[in-house]
Amino acid sequence: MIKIIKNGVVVTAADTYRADVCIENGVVTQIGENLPIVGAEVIDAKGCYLFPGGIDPHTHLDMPFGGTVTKDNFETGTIAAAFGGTTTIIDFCLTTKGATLKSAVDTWHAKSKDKAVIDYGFHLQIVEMNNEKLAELPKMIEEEGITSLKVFMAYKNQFQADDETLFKTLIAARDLGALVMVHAENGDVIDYLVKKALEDGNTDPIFHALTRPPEVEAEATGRAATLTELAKSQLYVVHVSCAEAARKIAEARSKGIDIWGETCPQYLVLDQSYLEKPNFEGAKYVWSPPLREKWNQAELWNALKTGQLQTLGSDQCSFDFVGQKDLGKGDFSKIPNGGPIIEDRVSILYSEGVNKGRISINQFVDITSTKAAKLFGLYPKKGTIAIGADADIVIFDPTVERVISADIHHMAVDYNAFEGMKVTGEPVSVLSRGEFVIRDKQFVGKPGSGQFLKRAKYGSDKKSEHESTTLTF
Ligand SMILES: NC(=O)NCCC(=O)O
Ligand SMILES: [Zn+2]
Ligand SMILES: [Zn+2]
Repeated sequence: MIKIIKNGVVVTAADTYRADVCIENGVVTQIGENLPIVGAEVIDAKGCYLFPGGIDPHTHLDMPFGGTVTKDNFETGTIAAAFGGTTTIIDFCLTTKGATLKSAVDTWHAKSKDKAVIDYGFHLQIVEMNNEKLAELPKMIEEEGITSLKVFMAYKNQFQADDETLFKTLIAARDLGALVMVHAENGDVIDYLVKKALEDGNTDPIFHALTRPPEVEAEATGRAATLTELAKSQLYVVHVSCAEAARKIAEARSKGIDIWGETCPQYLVLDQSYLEKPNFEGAKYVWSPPLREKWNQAELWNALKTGQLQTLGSDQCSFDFVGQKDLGKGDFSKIPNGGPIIEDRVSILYSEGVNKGRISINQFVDITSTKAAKLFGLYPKKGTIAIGADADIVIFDPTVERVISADIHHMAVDYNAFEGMKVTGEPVSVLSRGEFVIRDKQFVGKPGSGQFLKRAKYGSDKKSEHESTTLTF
């Protein structure tokens, strides 16, 4: 059945214009004024924007971590994402030393099979880079379509990889066309500071932040950038939390290093004081890197505005307050790190960013969708509204006011880190490849309808842009 969305305002990373959008067989086939509606299902988007579906490049669904497993899985997590205007996620596939990369990928396929309601891809964690892993990598990238590799520089004795592994990964990625992602914090220094704090009897959640100061993030960010320069490779720094780290990225970019930075809603609107909430409530705000002093927020917003940071991930990694976060009562280092954000990522950026004049509406689309599509090999199928693109479309009412609350959210956890925050602007309906997942704020999707996305190699968006604009002679 042909669908035509009428009366909406199409917004892409480049343009804002009034047009009808016609969808056939899951893709956009026409965009224009007064498209003929004969035989089509007409969807009225009066008063609404049409955004390309959000792309969340950073989620952890059904992930074992910190002695427990994240509460949201590929079903609850993707339903919540869809309510929030996200139509694609890229989740982190964890690997272990000694086991094949393929076995890890198979595990993540099993977790997501028949569950996701929106499309999804995987990034592949690298914990060691030896001959076996090197031999397997081309297959992962070329056949499995997993074109981004993740290295943790922190979480000592758990996920942390050493610099040799990072460097070898950067070289392999350069040669194979993958993008290396880093969690940039100095895990060795953090390990020392954590042990020292606990020895001194400092066990409350606030010490999570105090034992991971901005310097350890900035140092690791700078180190990763330097190794990227040496390897002539490409790097994406996840969850940039503070001014010092953002400045390291800006500095590296000014030197011509191929480096990109992602921040997350929590770093833009919450601050370190939340970790001091009484009755162990501070545990709800334990992320790594931690929330920072409030002044950092203005610098992060400015970095988004000026393009020094380019994307917004949710870093969805949800744990119940009761029964999971409380594993760290009496020892902050045992609080599972992470929070529930997948649902509110897009609305928070719109409300705090566009409505407050910090970024333009086109920058908002770029940051929540287009740039991630380009960096992670999904563009132009995803990340824009254009003829031939997947009809992943969010019908967004910019006037609706909503108060974020665990009472009404769709994530599986028992709290919301943004509880009580007022946002203006909300997705009303969301289509994934032309089918409604959310219709008039009701879930109408189907678990299993989300497709696994084999992604193109790093840089393929630049090639296609180049090819289409080059005069051959
Ligand atoms: N960020 C966080 O605290 N939890 C998720 C795992 C990670 O991204 O480091
Ligand atoms: Zn991380
Ligand atoms: Zn993460």
